[in-house]
This record gives sequence, C-alpha cells and structure tokens, in this order.
Amino acid sequence: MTHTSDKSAVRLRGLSAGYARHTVLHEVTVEVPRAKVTAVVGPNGSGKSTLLGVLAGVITPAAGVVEIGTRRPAFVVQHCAVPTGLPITVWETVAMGRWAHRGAWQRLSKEDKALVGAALERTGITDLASRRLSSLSGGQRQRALLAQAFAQESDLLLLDEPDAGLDSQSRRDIAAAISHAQANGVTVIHVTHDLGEASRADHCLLLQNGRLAAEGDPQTVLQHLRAERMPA
Ligand SMILES: Nc1ncnc2c1ncn2[C@@H]1O[C@H](COP(=O)(O)OP(=O)(O)OP(=O)(O)O)[C@@H](O)[C@H]1O
Repeated sequence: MTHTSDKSAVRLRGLSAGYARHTVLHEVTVEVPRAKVTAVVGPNGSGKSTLLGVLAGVITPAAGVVEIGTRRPAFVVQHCAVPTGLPITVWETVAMGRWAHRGAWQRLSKEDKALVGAALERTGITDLASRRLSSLSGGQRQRALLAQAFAQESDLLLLDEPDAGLDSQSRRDIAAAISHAQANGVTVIHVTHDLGEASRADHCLLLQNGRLAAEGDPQTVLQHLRAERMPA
C-alpha cells in the first residue's frame, strides 16, 4: 500500500482481491475524492464489503495497486458482525478507538477521555456509556461502533451498511453524524443498500459482479443501477 497526497484520498489501479482461490473484485480502477462522502452500491455479493476490507487492510489484494492518502482508516463493520457476548461496556468499546494512539495497556489521557466523551455525544449514546455492549439493541450497538470509529480520529471512515435494519430516527442520526465527519474533512466511504442515502452522497460507485460498473454523480450512477434492474 502506498500513499496519495492530492485531491483523491484513495486510488485503486487494477485491483483484484478475494478469498483463497475465489477472486471477488476484478481489475477495479477508481479514485475516491478526499473529504467527501462516497456511496458504494450494488447487488448482494457484488464485492462491496470486500472492497472495504481491502481499504481497511484486512484483505490483501491479489493484484493491482492500492494508494491511501490518509491516516489509518477507521472501519465500522455491521453490528451483527460483532459478537454479542463481549463482556465490555459501551464506554470501553468506544475507548478502544484510542488504542491505535495509546496501545491497549496504556492509561488513557485526559484528551483521550474527552475524545471518547465527544464521540459518545455525537452518536447520541452518552447515557448508555456504562451499559454492557451485549445489552444494547442493534441500533444502539451500531452507534457504539460508529462512536469507536470517531474516537480514532481517522481521516478515512469506512462504513459497511451502518444503517441496515435501523429505525428512521437512528438512520437520520447516523446520516447526521456522517455529514458532521465529512464537514470536518473526513473522507467517508459508505456501503449502503439505501438508494435515498446514496443519492445524498457526493460521489457514488456501482459494483456489479466484482467490477466497477459506473462511478460519478450519484443521480447518474443510480439511474444506471435502476436501468439494470428494469431492462426495457
Ligand atoms: N470470508 C469470506 N470467505 C469466502 N468468500 C467470501 C467471504 N466473504 C464474502 N465472500 C464472498 O465474496 C463475494 C462478495 O461478497 P461481499 O460481502 O464483498 O459482497 P457485498 O456486495 O458486500 O454483498 P452484500 O450486499 O450482501 O453485503 C460473495 O460471493 C461472498 O460469498
């Protein structure tokens, strides 16, 4: 992985990646604009989460070049991907976002604690801070994971369907938290099946069968997706 330094936060050239002998992404070449929200859309199994996994550094590309021009990405997985039995509180979950800065066994500084408090506030879960993660609803757990990402103070936020299965108020709150991050210079890459949410992004990527089928202005890309779904 190398680094970009211009108006693109991420640049992929000829990226192929997948699992064992199963190649999922095929020769993806794309640039993601810095300090903007980019929605990633596409059918189930088209490779959206795999793309995030490559950007987060948890999946090693089989071929191609990945250039990331930001500090370490913060990766928010779907709340259902996190074991529900973890014996930790919401505050501890969010404080883990500071480990990259302090190490897991270091005491948190006053500044770290303030950042954890601010992340809890921004995601509307300050009153849940002492609750066990395992006792939360799906939507509350999703907010805690988002708060952990905010506490990392990363310049690149990778979100895998943060709004899936949430009620409309939670979706609005999460959308507002994403906009707030973007307004503060964070590059957001947001995998979503919510086409309304995708249409409000600054930029959009459409994946189909592991290939980039369209990219650019969300309205144009989503028209392309709708046309694919309803052939004339
Ligand atoms: N850990 C894994 N091991 C092997 N194959 C996997 C793994 N994770 C995903 N896949 C396969 O890779 C392909 C792409 O999956 P991926 O999760 O990236 O798609 P997606 O676009 O995010 O789908 P969805 O919209 O359903 O979340 C699918 O065929 C899936 O079965």
